[in-house]
Amino acid sequence: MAGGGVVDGVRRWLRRRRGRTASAYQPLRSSSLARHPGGDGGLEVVPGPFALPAAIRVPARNSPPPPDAQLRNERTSDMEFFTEYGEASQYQIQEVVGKGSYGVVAAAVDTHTGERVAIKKINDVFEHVSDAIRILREIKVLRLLRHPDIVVIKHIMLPPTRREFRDIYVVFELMESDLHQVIEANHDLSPEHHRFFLYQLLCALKYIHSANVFHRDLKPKNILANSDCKLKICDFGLARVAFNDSPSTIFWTDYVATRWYRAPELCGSFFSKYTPAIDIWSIGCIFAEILTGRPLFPGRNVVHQLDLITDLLGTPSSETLSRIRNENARGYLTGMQRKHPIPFSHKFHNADPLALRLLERISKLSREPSRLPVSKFEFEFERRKLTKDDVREMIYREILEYHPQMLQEYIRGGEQISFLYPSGVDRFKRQFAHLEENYSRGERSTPLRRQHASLPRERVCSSVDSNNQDSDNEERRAISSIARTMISPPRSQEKGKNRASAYPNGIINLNSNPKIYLKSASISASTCIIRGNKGPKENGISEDMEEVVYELSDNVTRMLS
Ligand SMILES: Nc1ncnc2c1ncn2[C@@H]1O[C@H](COP(=O)(O)OP(=O)(O)OP(=O)(O)O)[C@@H](O)[C@H]1O
Repeated sequence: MAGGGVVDGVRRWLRRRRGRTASAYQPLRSSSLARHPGGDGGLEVVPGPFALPAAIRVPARNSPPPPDAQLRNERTSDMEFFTEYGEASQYQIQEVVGKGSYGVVAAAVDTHTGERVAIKKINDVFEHVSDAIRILREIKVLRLLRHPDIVVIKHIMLPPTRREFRDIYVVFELMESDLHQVIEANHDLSPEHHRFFLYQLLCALKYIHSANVFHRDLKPKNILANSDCKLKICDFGLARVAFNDSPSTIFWTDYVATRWYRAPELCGSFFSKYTPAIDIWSIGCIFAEILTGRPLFPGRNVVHQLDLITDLLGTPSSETLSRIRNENARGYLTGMQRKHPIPFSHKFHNADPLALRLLERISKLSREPSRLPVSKFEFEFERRKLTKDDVREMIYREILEYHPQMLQEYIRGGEQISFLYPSGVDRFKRQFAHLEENYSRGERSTPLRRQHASLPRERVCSSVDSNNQDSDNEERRAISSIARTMISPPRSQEKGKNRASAYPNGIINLNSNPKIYLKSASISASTCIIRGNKGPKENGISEDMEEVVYELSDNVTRMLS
C-alpha cells in the first residue's frame, strides 16, 4: 500500500549521496536495520544502506528525589513476598519519564535481565468505553506489529482480578526521548541525520501499511528517539485496520489526530473513503520539520490549516475539487483565491535537492506494496457495540498473551487462575503515585486531560483476502480469541463449565436474546476452529467460516442497534 516505493527512493538517494561523500560516512555501528521481523514471525533481510550518523542530543529527564523510606520498606517487603512468583518483583520503578492523556510513563529496571524498560500506567481504563477500546486497539496492534522501528510491548502486568480491574500497566522497551524534543534540541542535524530518520520512518510505515493498518496520528511526539538516532513509532491508539480492498465508509466525525500533520482530506471529511496516503502526508510534514526545525503547517484551526497547505502546494485542481463530498469543504476551496504551488527549493533553501525531490514525491500513492495483512478477526470488535465488560474481557485476554501459562488455563476454561499468580499491580500503584507527585512538582504540570478517543465506526463490505496464507496461524489464534473473549459467556453458564460445550455442535437458538446470539456465534466459530484441523487448509480456517462469522456479526449488530 504505502511506503515501499518511497523506501526504495530513499535507498537510491542514500546510495547516490554515499557515492559523493564516501569519506563522511563512518563504518556501520549497528546491524539492527539489517533484519526486520516479518509479520509471520520470520525475518526479512533489509539492506542497511548507510552508516549511522553522529549521535544526537536528547534532553535530560528530570529525576525526582528517591522514594521515601516508607516506600523503600514497602518495596523490600513486597519483593520478598512476591519473589516466589516472579511477576511483581520483576520491575523496579525509577522515575517518571513522560505523561500523556492516557497514562504516566515511568522508567524501570527489569530485575531479571537488568534491562531498562518503560512502564505505562493507564488509570481507570474503563471509565469511558471509547478510551478502553482505544487501549485495546493499541495493545492489539502493537502485539501484531513487530518491527525494529515500532516500539515493542514487552509485557503487560497481570491485573489482580479478571472482572473488576481498572488500571493496566504496559511494559515497553525504554527510549530516551521523542522526535519532537530531538528536533527542538538539535539545530545542527546533518543530511545524514535527515536521511537516517526518514529511512527508519518509511521502513516502519511500509511495514504498518503492508499489514493493512493505518496509524492515523503520526507526529514527532509519537516517534520515540534515542541518542544513537534510533527512532520508533509509538501511540497506535487511533490506528485502524483496513479490512479489505472494497469500499469502506469511515465516519471521522470525532477524529482527533493532531491537526498540523493531518492530510487535507481529513480537514473536513472530503471523501467517504481514505487511503494510507493520510500517513504518508504526516511523514512528509514530519520530514519537512526535521529539515527545517519548524512545523510545516502549524494551522490554528482547520480552515487555517487548509490555507497554509494551499499556500505552499497551490489550490486543488477542479478535478480534485469535484471529488470532495463535503459541501462546506468544497465550497471553501472553490471560493479560495487561486494559488500556485511554491517550488520546494524556495521554501526549503538549504535542503539537499534530492531530499526535496523525495518530499515532493511523498504524496504519491502509487508505490504501495502490500503483504501480510493483520487478521481481520483480531479487529472484529471494531464492528460491534461493546459494553465495558466486553472490552474488559478482551483487554484481559490480550494481557494473557504475556502470561502464556495462564492463557492456557484460560483457554481450558479455568476461572480461579489468579490465585496462583498474585499481581504486582497494587505495589506499582503506590510507587507510581509517589513518583507522579514528585514529577508534577518538578514540572509544575497539571495532569493532562484525556481527549476522548476518536471512535469512528467503520462499515466494511467483507471480502476474503487471497494473499493471507502466511497469516493462517494468526487467523486461527484470532478467531479462537474472539470465541473466548469477544463477549463473555452468559453468567449462568460461566461457572465450572467448558464454554464451548454450552453450545453443543455450535447450534444457535435464533429466538434467544440477541446478545446471547452474538455469544453463540463466537463460540460456534471457536468450536469449528478447534476441530477445524481436518479441514482443507491444514492449519487454517476456511474462508466460508470467515464469512459465516461476519454474517453472524452483522446480523447481531443490526439486532442490537
Ligand atoms: N517506551 C517509551 N520510552 C520512553 N518514553 C516513553 C515511552 N513511551 C512513552 N514515553 C513518553 O511518555 C509520553 C506519553 O506516552 P504516550 O504518548 O504513549 O501516552 P498517551 O497517554 O497515549 O499520550 P497521548 O496523550 O499523546 O495520547 C511520551 O510522549 C513519551 O515522552
